[in-house]
Amino acid sequence: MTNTVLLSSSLGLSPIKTTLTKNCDLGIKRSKFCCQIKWRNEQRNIIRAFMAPTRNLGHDGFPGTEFTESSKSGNWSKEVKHEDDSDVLIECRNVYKSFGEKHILRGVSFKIRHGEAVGIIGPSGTGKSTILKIIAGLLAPDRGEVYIRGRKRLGLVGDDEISGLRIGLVFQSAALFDSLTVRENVGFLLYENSSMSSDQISKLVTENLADVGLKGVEERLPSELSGGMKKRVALARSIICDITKESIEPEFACGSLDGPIRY
Ligand SMILES: Nc1ncnc2c1ncn2[C@@H]1O[C@H](COP(=O)(O)OP(=O)(O)OP(=O)(O)O)[C@@H](O)[C@H]1O
Repeated sequence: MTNTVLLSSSLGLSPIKTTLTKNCDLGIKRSKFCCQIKWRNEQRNIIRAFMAPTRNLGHDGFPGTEFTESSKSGNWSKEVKHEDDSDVLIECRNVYKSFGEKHILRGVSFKIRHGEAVGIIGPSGTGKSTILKIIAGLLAPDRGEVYIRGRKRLGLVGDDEISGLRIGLVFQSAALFDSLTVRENVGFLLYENSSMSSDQISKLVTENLADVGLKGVEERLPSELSGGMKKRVALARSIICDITKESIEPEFACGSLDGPIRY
């Protein structure tokens, strides 16, 4: 089961609906102040959003993104006051990241709780993917910390090693292996690192593809798919661990095959 959903999206010229459905291939509806994600027949509101300022990071002198929290009135759920932090899955605490002279993130702090669907929203280049990569352990922050279920993340280590929480990423570019079929792409982790039979993996691959709305494409190569289909395949690959966690060798279970995101 998907516990928490974290999405990143550019705002601006493209409406959220377009950007998110293109990037994530989740069924997303947007009304004036409300985003919804339909995921495995479960309808969820994006209940909180972290907004980056509407300035272009590529310009010199940009001071870096802090991601202020937006909880607009209207259909956005009001922020609930939490009595304790026992349900916090992910916490970014005062995270800084620069690439050379470019200061991308400047003191980003937020908490994501169990069951939440959270959007990270901002113009292109403001560091949305960067913070997601830091959360997933693909990048190290220059300063600050990321905590997964209360335990500090120290670089790229297996999810099981720090928390047992699996983090799946779907990159914007899908990042499929061009020479492998859809079946081999989706089942990659299992073919390489599990004790499951080919038939079992094949069945799981078909089920996961059906979950993202794809049928009968198992033997196709990525070059034979549309852009949206590639994203769905990447999503299927990132969620296959959901139902197979007992079958994967722990040292290979970091799960981040690919960037928006599902936790
Ligand atoms: N590895 C890197 N080396 C140098 N610069 C980088 C690197 N990764 C990201 N950047 C720069 O950091 C800035 C933020 O990039 P990031 O991908 O996080 O933006 P984003 O908000 O996700 O953008 P988009 O909405 O266009 O995907 C950009 O200016 C980008 O060029």
